Amino acid sequence: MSFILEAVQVNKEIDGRQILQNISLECSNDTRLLIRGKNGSGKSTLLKILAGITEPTSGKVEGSARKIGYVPEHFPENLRFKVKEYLLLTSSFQGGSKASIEKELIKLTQMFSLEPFLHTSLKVCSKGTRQKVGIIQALITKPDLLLLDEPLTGLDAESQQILIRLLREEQIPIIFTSHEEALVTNLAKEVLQIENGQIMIQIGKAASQKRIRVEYRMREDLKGLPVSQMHLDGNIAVFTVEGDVSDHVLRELLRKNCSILEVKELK
Ligand SMILES: Nc1ncnc2c1ncn2[C@@H]1O[C@H](COP(=O)(O)OP(=O)(O)OP(=O)(O)O)[C@@H](O)[C@H]1O
Repeated sequence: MSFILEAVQVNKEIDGRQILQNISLECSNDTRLLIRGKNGSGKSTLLKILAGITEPTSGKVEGSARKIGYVPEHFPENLRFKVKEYLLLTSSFQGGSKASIEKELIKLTQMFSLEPFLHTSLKVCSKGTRQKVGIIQALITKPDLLLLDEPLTGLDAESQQILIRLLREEQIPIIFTSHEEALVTNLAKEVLQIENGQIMIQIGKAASQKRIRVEYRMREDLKGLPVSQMHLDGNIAVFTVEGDVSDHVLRELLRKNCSILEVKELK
C-alpha cells in the first residue's frame, strides 16, 4: 500500500540534542491523527519534518502527497504583505488554477469573516486574524494533506467552531497537534503520544469501541482524553472510546482518582 505520507525511523538532532528519536508513522486517505505530548516533547518539530520545512537528521519522509497544507504554531510576524496579496502569493507556489484559488479565497475569507482585512498589512493584523490567514493559506489550494500545529490558537470561540466544522466535513487527511479538547474530541481518530521525542503510545483505529461510564471529581479530569463522544450528567460522564485507546483512557482516569462505573464493549 502506498501512503499519502510516511515517516520512517525519523531522528532529529538540534545543536547536539536529540529532539526526535526513531519516529515512524503512516498517513492514508482517512487519517485523522492527533500528535500529543507535553510542551517541548517534539510535536512541532515532527510536523515541520512532515511538512518538509525541516530535514530529519536521519530517516526519511516520503509519500504520494503533492500538496501539503501546513498551519504553523506561530504565524510569522512582520511579513510585509497585505492579507490578499500573501494568500495569492503563497497559493501560487502550490499550483492550482487561478480561478479555483480566487473561488476558494472568497469562500474561505467569507467563512472566517476576513473580508474587511483583505487589504490590510499582515504586520498590523491581530494575532487571531493572522492565524486565520495561516489557516486559509493551508486550505486554499485544496491540499492532499493538512498538517495543523495548534490550529485553534488565538481564534475566538465562533471561529474555532467554524474551523472544527470545516475540518470534520472536509475529506482531507489531517495530522494535527492540539491541547484543545474541542478539537481533540471532534477530530482525532488516531493518537500518537510522544514524550521526549519518542513514541510512547500509538493508538490506531480499532475494530470495536468501548463505552465507559465514570464518576469524576472535576471537569479537568476529563480534559485531553482521546474519546470520540462524551455526555455529562452531573458528575457522571459517559463516553465512547476506540478499543485500543481504552486501556490508556482507563489508566488516565484511575490516575486522576475517578471511579470507573462501567466498561461496555460496543458491537
Ligand atoms: N530551532 C531550534 N533550536 C533549538 N532547539 C529547538 C529548535 N526547535 C525546537 N527545539 C527544541 O526541541 C524541543 C521540542 O520542541 P517542539 O517545539 O517540537 O516541542 P512541542 O512538543 O511542539 O512543544 P509545545 O507543546 O510547547 O509547542 C524543545 O526542547 C525545543 O526547545
